[in-house]
Amino acid sequence: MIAKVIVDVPSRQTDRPFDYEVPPAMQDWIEVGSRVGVPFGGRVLQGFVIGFAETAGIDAARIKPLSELLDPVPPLLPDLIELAEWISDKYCCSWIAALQAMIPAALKGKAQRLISLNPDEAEEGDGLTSLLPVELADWLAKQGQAKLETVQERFPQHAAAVKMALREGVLLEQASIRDRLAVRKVLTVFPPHDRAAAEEALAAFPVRAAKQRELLAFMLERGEPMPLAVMLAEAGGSPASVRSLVDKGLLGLREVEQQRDPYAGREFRHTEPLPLMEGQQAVYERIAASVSRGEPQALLLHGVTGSGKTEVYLQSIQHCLELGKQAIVLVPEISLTPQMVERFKGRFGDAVAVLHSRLSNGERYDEWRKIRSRRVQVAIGARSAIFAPFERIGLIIIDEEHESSYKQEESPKYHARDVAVKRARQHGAAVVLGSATPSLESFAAASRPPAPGRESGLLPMPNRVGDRPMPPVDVIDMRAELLEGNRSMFSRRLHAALAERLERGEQSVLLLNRRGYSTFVMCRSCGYTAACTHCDISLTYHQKTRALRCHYCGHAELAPKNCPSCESEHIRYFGTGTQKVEEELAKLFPGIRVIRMDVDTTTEKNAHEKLLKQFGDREADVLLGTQMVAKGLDFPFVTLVGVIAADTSLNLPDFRAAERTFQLLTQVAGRAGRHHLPGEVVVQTYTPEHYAILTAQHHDYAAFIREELKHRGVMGYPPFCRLVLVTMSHEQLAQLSSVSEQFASRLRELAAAEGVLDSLDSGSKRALEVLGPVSSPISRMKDRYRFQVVIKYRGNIDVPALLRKATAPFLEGPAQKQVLFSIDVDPQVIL
Ligand SMILES: Nc1ncnc2c1ncn2[C@@H]1O[C@H](COP(=O)(O)OP(=O)(O)OP(=O)(O)O)[C@@H](O)[C@H]1O
Ligand SMILES: [Zn+2]
Ligand SMILES: [Zn+2]
Repeated sequence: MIAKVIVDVPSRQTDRPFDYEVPPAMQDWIEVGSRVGVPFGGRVLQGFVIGFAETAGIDAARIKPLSELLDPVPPLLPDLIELAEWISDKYCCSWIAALQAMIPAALKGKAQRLISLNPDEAEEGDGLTSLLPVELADWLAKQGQAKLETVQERFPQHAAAVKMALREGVLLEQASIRDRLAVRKVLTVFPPHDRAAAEEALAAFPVRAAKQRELLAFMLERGEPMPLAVMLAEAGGSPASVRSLVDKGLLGLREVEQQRDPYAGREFRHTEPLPLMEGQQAVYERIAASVSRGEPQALLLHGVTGSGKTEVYLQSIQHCLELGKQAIVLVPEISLTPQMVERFKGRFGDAVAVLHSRLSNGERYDEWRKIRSRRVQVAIGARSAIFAPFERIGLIIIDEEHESSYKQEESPKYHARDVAVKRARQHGAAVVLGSATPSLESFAAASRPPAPGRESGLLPMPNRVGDRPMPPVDVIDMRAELLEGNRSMFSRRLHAALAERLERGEQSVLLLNRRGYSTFVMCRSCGYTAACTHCDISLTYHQKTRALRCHYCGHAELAPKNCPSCESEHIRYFGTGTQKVEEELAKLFPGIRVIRMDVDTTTEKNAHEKLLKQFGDREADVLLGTQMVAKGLDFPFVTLVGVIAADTSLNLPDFRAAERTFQLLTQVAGRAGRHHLPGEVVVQTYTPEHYAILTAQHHDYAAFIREELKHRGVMGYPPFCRLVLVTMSHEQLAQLSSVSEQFASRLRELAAAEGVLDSLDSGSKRALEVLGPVSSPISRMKDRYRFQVVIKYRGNIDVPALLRKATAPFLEGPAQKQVLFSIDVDPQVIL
């Protein structure tokens, strides 16, 4: 039997299955999806079995056997193996990158070398003594096997001897894959099997073994297993006395697996389904019907903020579970707040696994295993939870589907929304995309006329729960404020509104719209900004260490006291601004209680959670923050939302700038007046006439879409076409420039040969344009220059195939000479 294995080597040449023989002993265990160790180029590497064959594709004599099978139950399922191939094809990444993205970090095995004495040599004896120092030989004999690293650490003086012994075969070397993290095991004491016998023994114990006697009596009384450490702490005594009781067969002692549960000890109040509102009911029925049919279908739930989307999700999942199927819920990392977790745990209790990046690798691994071993039926998590190893998925929900964080920025550069649709096709599952501000792409797709006999995939919920009104939005022109002599960062309107809230004991949310780099250093005399010497990007200031750090390459230096360019002392650190707002608030409203939420205050684990809890418990008057405060929060006493500057995100060089601004304003405005108290919103801006701001003011998604679609159409951007960004990098500018020119013209030739090279304005159904090469917006990173080519296309064109052909000639030759190609299909940002 031959196994086809994708091996963990990140190179284009090896991005294909390799054949290995399956040793007879493994044959009953191995499956598609198994993780194996394989000999590869003199080492043992990790790989994944993607299929089997009767005979090998190459000369049978050259086939090597698999070295080891790493898990009794394969971590991946056949549908995920198929999905990995699809991802590698669609997003132009290696298979191994796609496969690695699907398993928890704990399973990303690490090769290790084990050293042991050669038993044949040991018998003869003389080989050992002549070659190996006695202390090392004795130690190894006792250990049986030891890691090479440990030997090196313990016996640094014997390096030469070890090497010689290995060469002479006195020592044996074995490579093996070790998981980065194992299941956590706890040494546990078990009470006597045979109670009667134990009681008899207890009576007969000799006096001098008083401690053993005491421990046995203690365990007899307890009658249930307990961790050794706990037992010793409670009953006193030593491990030795436990050990003798175990040797006498009176107690048991075994390692027991312990689950790392990030939510251990937390009570989630159980909730019952709420009677649905009319709008919710209609949408719920459509989703439930789709789940019942068991055919793949994508639905867009367009529900305004506060329309009760979460309750619809919960009841749809309930329906899915009743059919014996499983559900995946994706939420943006940033809104995976305790509130969200609570809602799901409260309804489904232990049937829920939670996967997010703030978990430790161990906690993540254990949550993942709950899914794999069918102990839970619902997985909720950020982007990568789309790979939850469920076997019968009935429903996939993507909340806040417009969020750009669903696209992974590093390889594999997949979009969780598209992967969800593919996975739903494999399982016959329904995909529900939910948002108050759907992305243009999703909205355009759902608005297409449905196939005959099919219903539209667009599910609207235009009203808030209980028909609460949307909060009125006041747009304040900050230019006018300045003209009238108000130089403060607060308009008179926002100032008055805040004062009112303080008086009434209600709460406010303040958003400082700021994207990108939190803090940078600028000289106010000459305009010098501190930039990384390896990358073409400003350095970020870290207050704690007083260091300037590069976001891309990690380069760090001490912050200068004088300007390196003009020696002026007027060199300043420009913060996120939240700190400044906080100071200003304290000045204007003495005694005001502010919770600041930004990158600086949320670095610690659970900080986010703690701050929100404080705010929810009304320990503060104002929640002030960046984008983090805009999403998903549902606090009944928030009646005012203020946006300090709406324009920042509008001015970014990004074709989605208007869309992002509209989404952000709509989302944050939606935090106000969600319960009985009415809310209001104040938006400060320098461009009050911009359609993104005007339409957000009137909660008018349809008007925004109309306007934005016009712009996209004129400029030739998605959803009217699709984009692929190819970034090339090299240390030498000349080399890069010439290769990128060659690449672009080769790409044009290939497209022309396919008959698709055409202007997008041409009106033809299939058209592809190649723009560039030009220098990337970040023109240098980690000492490598960067050029980019943007491909715009429309219609059914196999662009990944074109790209594979176009890049092929540049991937040969020695690696250091090669220009690196990085391909981003459907990029979120063009940087
Ligand atoms: N059928 C219902 N009856 C009573 N209250 C409900 C019902 N459905 C939802 N709610 C309540 O309405 C509030 C808003 O619901 P939810 O947070 O789900 O809105 P949402 O649509 O997700 O909004 P956003 O997009 O702003 O997050 C919540 O407090 C929720 O408990
Ligand atoms: Zn200067
Ligand atoms: Zn750098």
